[in-house]
Amino acid sequence: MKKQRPVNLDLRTINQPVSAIASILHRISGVITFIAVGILLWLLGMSLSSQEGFLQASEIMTGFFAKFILWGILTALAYHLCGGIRHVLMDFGFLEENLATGSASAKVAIAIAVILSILAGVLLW
Ligand code: HEM
Repeated sequence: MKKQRPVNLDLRTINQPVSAIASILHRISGVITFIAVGILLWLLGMSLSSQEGFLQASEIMTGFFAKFILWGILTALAYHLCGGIRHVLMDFGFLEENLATGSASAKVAIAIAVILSILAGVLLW
């Protein structure tokens, strides 16, 4: 066996196809959504604890940093939902499993998520 085989494990130098980027984003957005569940439940618990708790939760959510975090959560959720629906459509055979359809559906999922993210920003600010 050749000792010096062409091996390239440096992901930064590999030109990733859009479907690979969509897949990585789906995993990242899933992890962010998972962490977000904890943050949102904590906030919900505080807001339901008492009148003071509700005012405290409202006060927290008026800050720019808190709104930015919430915007990030909504963006991750929007992408995870779009990517998830793409996966479900592929799994049920509604989308062909070839390179052209995979690339096109990945672009559509990313584009819809970007639009939803902008809408979330408009809603928050
Ligand atoms: C609280 C809400 C959710 C959380 C925390 C969550 C989290 C995750 C995580 C961590 C993964 C694993 C990603 C990976 O290993 O690559 C995943 C996969 C997946 N999620 Fe979600 N998810 C949520 C909601 C949803 C929703 C609403 C959909 C509906 C469209 C969805 C569809 C999927 C699909 C289809 C996969 C599998 C993707 C694959 O096969 O690579 N998820 N989710």
